Amino acid sequence: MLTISVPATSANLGPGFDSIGLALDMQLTLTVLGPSDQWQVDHPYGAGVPSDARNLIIKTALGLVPNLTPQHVQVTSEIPLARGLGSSSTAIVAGLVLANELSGAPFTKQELLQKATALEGHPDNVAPAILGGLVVATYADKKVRAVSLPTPTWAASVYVPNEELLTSASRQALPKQLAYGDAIAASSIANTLVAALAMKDWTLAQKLLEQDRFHEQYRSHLVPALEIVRQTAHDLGLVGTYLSGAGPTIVTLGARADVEKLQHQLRLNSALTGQYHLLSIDVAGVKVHKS
Ligand SMILES: Nc1ncnc2c1ncn2[C@@H]1O[C@H](COP(=O)(O)OP(=O)(O)O)[C@@H](O)[C@H]1O
Ligand SMILES: N[C@@H](CCOP(=O)(O)O)C(=O)O
Repeated sequence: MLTISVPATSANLGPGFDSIGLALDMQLTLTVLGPSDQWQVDHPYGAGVPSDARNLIIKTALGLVPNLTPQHVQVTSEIPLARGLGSSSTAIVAGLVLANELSGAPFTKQELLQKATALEGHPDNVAPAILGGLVVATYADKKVRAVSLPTPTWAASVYVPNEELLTSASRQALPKQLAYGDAIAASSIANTLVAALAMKDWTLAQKLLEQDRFHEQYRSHLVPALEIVRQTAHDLGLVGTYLSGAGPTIVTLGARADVEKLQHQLRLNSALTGQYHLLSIDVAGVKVHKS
């Protein structure tokens, strides 16, 4: 039996728009049950998500290797759709790895990363989903270059609002251009965040997670909970809150005891009726198990 598991990912980490992402220990697991007349996907997402060859996982697999024998597959996942935890990337990575495994593994991890990024359009979810941990990546000139950084000593407080927000819709809220001075300020903050993460200066990194100038200000009207969570953390003396991916999920990174304290406080707020998770960082990335 073939089993593939892919972690959720939290992209951007504030200023690292479209280029920094962190894998979190919340998994999509795909099990191949065996050959079938037609592709069949048993999944927990309801009628809105196709259960046949139109399913994103299978479409992606067939896009890589068109002549695969149809299979009956089972998908289990705790990763909510369209909430900023990289569900589409988990589906794309699962599909690519499924096709690779069913066809004798002709593709390298780097080739799969290149394909996954081309499909997703940006590397900040697919790169940590494939490689695990904390990854900085660029997709300039359609070539992915990804660098894994040391794994932070953090846990993640994850607050998932009830409302879906498609990444495509959230990207429409972004400006088409940034003034030159603003772009310099925004990239200097992002560069310094990467340096702090590389040097394991977690305290400075936590401050910089909140200094984004690329996207949060344009999306905050779509996610009113961002300011509530951030302010609650500040009231406890904690920094490190950002909009996860395109939102609406809000992540706070910090020492486990601190993010536990934050979640306890957030749960007391009747305005925050969404779901809560306390997650560790996933260091492995996509995993394949054959038995
Ligand atoms: N496991 C899955 N199987 C099929 N389709 C999926 C799966 N996960 C995500 N998708 C598709 O991706 C969409 C969400 O993608 P996106 O808007 O990028 O949000 P997210 O932030 O969760 O990645 C879903 O509405 C669905 O169409
Ligand atoms: N950099 C992208 C990340 C989207 O992540 P997702 O988890 O919301 O799909 C963006 O901010 O648009």
